[in-house]
Amino acid sequence: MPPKSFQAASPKLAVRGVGKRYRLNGGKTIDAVHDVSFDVMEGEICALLGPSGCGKSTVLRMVAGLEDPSSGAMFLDNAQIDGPHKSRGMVFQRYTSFDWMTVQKNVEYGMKINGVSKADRGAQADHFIQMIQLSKFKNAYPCQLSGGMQQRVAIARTLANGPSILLMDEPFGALDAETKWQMQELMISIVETSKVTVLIVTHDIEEAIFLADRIIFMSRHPGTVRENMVTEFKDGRRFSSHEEMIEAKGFHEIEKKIMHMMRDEMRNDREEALQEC
Ligand SMILES: Nc1ncnc2c1ncn2[C@@H]1O[C@H](COP(=O)(O)OP(=O)(O)OP(=O)(O)O)[C@@H](O)[C@H]1O
Repeated sequence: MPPKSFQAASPKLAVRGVGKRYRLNGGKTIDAVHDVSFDVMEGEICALLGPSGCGKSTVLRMVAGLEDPSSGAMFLDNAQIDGPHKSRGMVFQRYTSFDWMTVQKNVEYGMKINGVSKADRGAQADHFIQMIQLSKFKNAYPCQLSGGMQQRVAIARTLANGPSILLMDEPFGALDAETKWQMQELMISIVETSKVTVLIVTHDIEEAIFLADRIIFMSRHPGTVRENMVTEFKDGRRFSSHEEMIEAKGFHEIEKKIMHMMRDEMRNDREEALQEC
């Protein structure tokens, strides 16, 4: 958990009144998100959670600078976000490593492009490969690794570029349940070691509660912030295992609260669909 002194400071990421309107074929428009505002503090893990189509990925893509907001603005370290930049590292659901490069070369790649010397990038890569617990596989190619291991390489590659914030779009969505737990637990240890700030998109309630210090729950049509929740039941710590979280006082209450909000959103959706019929 980030130290309390950081929490009072200005936010690492500030999202202010952001909206996104897409233009569809035939001139129609769709408001994907509307008036989204939230802060992420330095060292925090913040989860964007909500039903399918509420605009989580749209918000993340705008923070990444891959899309421009139609209204509002976003600031990282007080500087307005305007297009992609290496200060914002992105990890996607599908594995994005280069198949023709070893794990080591994959992790070194961004540093090489940025002109880091061979010796320095070797040492840095070793550090990050150790962090993702793949030292034994540093000379392997991605196709020789499991899905979870490939995703770990993607995380190391991104962190090796020294981002100010790590953006993750359902990074564990394609993994089986057991690997997903392992990855989430490893993610906690990576954040504790690297101190990186994280904004992660998920629709998995348990994942959001396990990983996040702050959960931004979004509602649909158009997507907006329904609730900004600090996971207070964690009492200033992060859990190292799911079992530890499930046994913690307050876990079931927050889980139930979020489940109700999810059901509520789904009900609203069904009612809207019926009205349209
Ligand atoms: N490029 C686009 N053009 C038109 N509409 C889009 C585009 N991208 C997203 N949308 C629409 O914006 C809304 C939000 O989409 P988005 O993918 O951000 O939601 P999400 O919450 O991440 O969904 P999921 O959990 O299913 O991935 C949806 O209605 C979607 O159809």
